[in-house]
Amino acid sequence: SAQIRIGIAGYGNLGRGVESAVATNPDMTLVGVFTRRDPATVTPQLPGTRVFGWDALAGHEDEVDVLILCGGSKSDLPEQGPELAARFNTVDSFDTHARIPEYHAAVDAPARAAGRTALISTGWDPGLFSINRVYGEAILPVGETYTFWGRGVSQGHSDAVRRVPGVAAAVQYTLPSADAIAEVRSGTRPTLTTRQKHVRECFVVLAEGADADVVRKSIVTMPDYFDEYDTAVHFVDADVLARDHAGMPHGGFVIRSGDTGGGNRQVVEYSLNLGSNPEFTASVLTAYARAVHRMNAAGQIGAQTVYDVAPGLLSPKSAAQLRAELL
Ligand SMILES: NC(=O)C1=CN([C@@H]2O[C@H](COP(=O)(O)OP(=O)(O)OC[C@H]3O[C@@H](n4cnc5c(N)ncnc54)[C@H](OP(=O)(O)O)[C@@H]3O)[C@@H](O)[C@H]2O)C=CC1
Ligand SMILES: N[C@@H](C[C@H]1CC(C(=O)O)=NO1)C(=O)O
Repeated sequence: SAQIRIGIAGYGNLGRGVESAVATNPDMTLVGVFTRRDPATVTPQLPGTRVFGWDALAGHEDEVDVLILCGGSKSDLPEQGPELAARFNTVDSFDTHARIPEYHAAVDAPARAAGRTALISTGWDPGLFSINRVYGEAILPVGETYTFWGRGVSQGHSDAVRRVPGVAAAVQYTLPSADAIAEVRSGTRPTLTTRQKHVRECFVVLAEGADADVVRKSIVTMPDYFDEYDTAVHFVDADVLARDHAGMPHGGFVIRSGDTGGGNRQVVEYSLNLGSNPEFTASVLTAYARAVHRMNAAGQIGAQTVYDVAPGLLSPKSAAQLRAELL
């Protein structure tokens, strides 16, 4: 069957990850990257990748089967998601958890009106971790669910810090509490507050003339990102950030600890160990682009979440092949 034609909207860590992920999927082809910057200043990582300006999106509606939105959740996607869902089938990784219901509604109306399919908030959290939380709670209704991340680089939090006035560059690490993890693993099913589970650590390069105290306060009080955590902010020079904080490893796990009807303790765990958070997330987005292409052809339009996607739709294998693998 014809290849799935992919577009990339926004060319940062995630956009570069999708560029390489599409190349590893033989049923897909990359139409190009669309950036808000001057395309002449943006060098693609793969030879042959075409780079267009944002305005070129208009006119590509019939060239792109699925547009993968790689903008930042803090301030790009709230604007780009609804705008682009009116014109393309889209996939995004919107991860400002507290605002997902509002974002779903904002994307659903334009997508539905245009007969398009918009899969929001996929990746790993939200995304694969969300799916495993639902599996755990549905299968073990009597129990507790715990999610831990890191130690690693949160791209959403790093993007959010980069948007703070006075910040020239930044990286945010998430560190899980070893004590909290030990308690959960001991099976005591503790009640833990957000603050008890993780701390956050930022490395920030100040912009010329910026006030460090003002920047630090903007970060640590930021709603939906930092205000519920203990957060450390370290100011470093640009060369130190580039030397010591260029990697983007991450990972974590979801645990469901519960009791079945006969009183037996059951523990379900799903974990990730990521050498590159953006490349992994991009691989998830790309697999979901295959599902969105199929869902739209089947008339499943409007905003969708990972809970609405049958797992088989992610696979390049036919339903018959998948059935054969079940045996
Ligand atoms: N659900 C999940 O599990 C996950 C979700 N995410 C989400 O992905 C989002 C994007 O992450 P990430 O790709 O790391 O963000 P980046 O900061 O790398 O990119 C965000 C946007 O910034 C612009 N940009 C990138 N590089 C530059 C540059 N050098 N100069 C100017 N502008 C630039 C790009 O837009 P343009 O090309 O138009 O200029 C890009 O789309 C995060 O905000 C997070 O919310 C990430 C990981 C996991
Ligand atoms: N959305 C996260 C993916 C995971 C990582 C995370 C965190 O460290 O707070 N929360 O969810 C990201 O942008 O990296």
